[in-house]
Amino acid sequence: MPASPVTYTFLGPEGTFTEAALMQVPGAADAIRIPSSNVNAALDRVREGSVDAAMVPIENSVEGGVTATLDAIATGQELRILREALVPISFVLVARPGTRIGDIRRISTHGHAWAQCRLWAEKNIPDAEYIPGSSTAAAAMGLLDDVVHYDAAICAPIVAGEQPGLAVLAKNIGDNPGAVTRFVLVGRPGELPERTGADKTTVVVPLPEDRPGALMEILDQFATRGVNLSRIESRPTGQYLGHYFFSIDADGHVADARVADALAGLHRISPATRFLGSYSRADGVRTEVERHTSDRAFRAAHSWVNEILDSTSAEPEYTPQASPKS
Ligand SMILES: O=C(O)C(=O)C[C@]1(C(=O)O)C=C[C@@H](O)C=C1
Repeated sequence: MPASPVTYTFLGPEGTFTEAALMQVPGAADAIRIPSSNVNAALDRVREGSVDAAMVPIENSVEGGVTATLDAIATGQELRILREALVPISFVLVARPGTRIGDIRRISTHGHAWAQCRLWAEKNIPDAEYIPGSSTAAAAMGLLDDVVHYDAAICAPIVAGEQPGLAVLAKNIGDNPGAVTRFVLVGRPGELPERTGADKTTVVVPLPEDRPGALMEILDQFATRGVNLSRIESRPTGQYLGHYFFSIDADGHVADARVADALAGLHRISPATRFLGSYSRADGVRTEVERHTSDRAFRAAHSWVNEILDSTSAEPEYTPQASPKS
C-alpha cells in the first residue's frame, strides 16, 4: 500500500511569508498543504491530528516575538517544534489598478507587517487608517473582493506578481531592509529531531510566584552550564495580573549533557516547565562548547561522584538501641 502523503498546514492563504517558510521544508512541494486562517486554527489542526505539522511565525528581527504563536504553544495539549526556517522579508504596497498613493484612505495588512512599515507609512500615507488583517496575503486578496472597505494592502512581492487584479504602487517599503522572520514547524510529541551540533532547544518556564530571585535562578541554570540563550520573552499566563511565563530558546540539544542538566534544574525550580523541542538551527551555526561543559566533562564528573558513593557507605549502619531496663 502506498504511504499516505505528508499533510502540512500554514498561516494562509497562499502567498504568505509563512507559506514561503513551509516551502523550505524538504518534500513540502509534494505534500498536501492546507492554509489556515490564523495560528490557533493551524495548531488546533495539529492537535486534533488532521495534519502532520503546522508552519507558524514565531519571531521577527524588527518586531520581536509573535505573541499568538508563543501563547498557543505554551498552553493546551503539548506540541513539539520539529524545525525552524528563516525568511528574508520585503514588502510591496498593492492596490486595485488605477489607485494612486494619494488616494489611499484605509490600508490593511498583518500587524507584524504594519509594524515593519510604520516609518514608510508615516511619511507617505500619514492620514491612512490601518485595518488589521489576518495575514499579508489575506489583506491583498481582499482587494479583489468588492466587499472590503480598504483601498490598499501591504504584502509579499510574490502575491502581487501572481495577481493581475493587483497593481504594485511601491516596492521595498519595509523600514529595515535586513528584516528576517523566523518560523517554526510544529508537530505532536514523538520522535526527537537528531542532535546535529548546531541545535536549539525551546522551553516554557512558568515563573514561580512570590519567590525573590526566581528569574535569576532560572537564568542561572543555563549560565552555570555554559548554555547560551538566543531569545527570552515574558508573557502573561492570562490567569491573573502579575502571573507570567518565560519563553526561552537556548543553544544546544536536550541530548547535550549541559542542556539536559539545565532543564533538570529548571524542573526543580518550576515543575510545570514545558519542553517544546530540540531541533537543528536554520543558520547551521554550531554551538561552541567550553571544555568544562562538554558531555565528556559531565560524564567524568558523574563517574567521580558515583565512585565516591560506591566506595562510601552512604547510610550509617543501623544499630538497634538496647531497650531501657525496667
Ligand atoms: O502575513 C504573513 O504573510 C505572515 O506570514 C505572517 C507574518 C508574521 O506573523 O510576522 C510573517 C512575516 C512578516 O513578518 C509579516 C507577517
